[in-house]
Amino acid sequence: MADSAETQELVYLVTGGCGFLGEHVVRMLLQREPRLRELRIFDLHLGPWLEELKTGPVQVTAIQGDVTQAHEVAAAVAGAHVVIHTAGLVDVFGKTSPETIHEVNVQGTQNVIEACVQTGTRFLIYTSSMEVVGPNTKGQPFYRGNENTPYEAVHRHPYPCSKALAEQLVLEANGREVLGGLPLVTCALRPTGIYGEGHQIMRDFYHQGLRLGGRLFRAIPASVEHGRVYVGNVAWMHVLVARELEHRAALMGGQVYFCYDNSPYKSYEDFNMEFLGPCGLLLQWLLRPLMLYAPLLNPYTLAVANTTFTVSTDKARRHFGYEPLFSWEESRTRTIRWVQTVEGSA
Ligand SMILES: NC(=O)C1=CN([C@@H]2O[C@H](COP(=O)(O)OP(=O)(O)OC[C@H]3O[C@@H](n4cnc5c(N)ncnc54)[C@H](O)[C@@H]3O)[C@@H](O)[C@H]2O)C=CC1
Ligand SMILES: CC(C)CCC[C@@H](C)[C@H]1CC[C@H]2[C@@H]3[C@H](O)CC4=CC(=O)CC[C@]4(C)[C@H]3CC[C@]12C
Repeated sequence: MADSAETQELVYLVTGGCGFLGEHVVRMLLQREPRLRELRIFDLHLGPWLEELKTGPVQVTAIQGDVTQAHEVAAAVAGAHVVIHTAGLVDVFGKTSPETIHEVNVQGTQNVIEACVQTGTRFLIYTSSMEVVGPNTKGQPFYRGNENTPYEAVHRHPYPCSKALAEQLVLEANGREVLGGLPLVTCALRPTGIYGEGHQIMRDFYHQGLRLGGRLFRAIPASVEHGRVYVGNVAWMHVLVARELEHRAALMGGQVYFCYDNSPYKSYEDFNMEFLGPCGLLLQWLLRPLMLYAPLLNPYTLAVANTTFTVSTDKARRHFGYEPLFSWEESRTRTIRWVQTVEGSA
């Protein structure tokens, strides 16, 4: 793959390339992967912003498709050197049926794996989630844990169940023979809660704060720490893994990596206030604040929100030289600037 390192020879496919994370991965690849010849972006819903990318030196191919349709996936994968599979249904609010979540997240991932095997694509990077580990149904804290920290991973909600099953499929596929006889090399990245430009829940909190006259109300104990990671650093980790997977196949193949950076350990709401505060919102106490957040709350989201889950690891640095591309200050500034551009800003 990398013999003629200076030439533009590689074809990458990003599934879910029009989502929150996917768009950042796409833009990061165009900026930071000089060997790219063609970038295929596969998504159920294509964004209009793709048009502006089509005028650059890399061939950008937008493919409207569904990961649950094996033939559509195989057609998109054929001829790609690397697949970055970020597509998924991120629904923890009960809007989608458990069957659909399973079909997209698990069967969709199986379709991607089979497409790699059938068409001869050797490198597959899967966007997993911290949710495959926890928080678990017992609400046990995971405090600054790493990839080897023992933890009882017990899931019941369709989203973490589907992410855990899909991750397992991806890791088990490592080493399978692909068309042409070479082995498939896979790995899984597990972001904690991602934030940054394009983050829908942050946008919703901001709008709610504006509607409430510039106030948000604390609903979760400030002592509960949430792992958060900036979207630009998550995208950068994907790009680095894709670049290093061939040369470090024996070390990285079949491995999982938490996505981390230097974002501070804080409670969910105090962390959000790092961005919403400078945009004019105040966080206040209220006697019964949960009423205000009813659409976001169910037994699962309440349990996640009320359980400490933070990571502290250097596995990605040791295995493939990852260092966050964006400092905390830069991640914060970029996110604040984005919130300020959100419609309805004060
Ligand atoms: N947002 C977060 O905090 C975290 C997200 N993740 C994972 O990162 C990945 C990306 O998540 P986000 O960008 O936040 O979500 P998102 O919803 O913004 O992006 C997902 C993309 O997948 C596409 N998609 C959904 N169903 C599809 C289908 N059947 N066929 C083709 N494309 C389909 C959507 O159209 C969307 O563009 C997901 O796999 C998610 O599980 C992991 C950890 C944290
Ligand atoms: C003030 C309210 C009561 C706060 C409710 C917040 C919750 C909706 C969110 C708190 C933690 C979030 C989850 C966490 O960031 C980990 C996640 C990882 C993923 O892979 C998908 C999203 C999520 C489950 C995320 C969802 C929203 C929260 C539960």
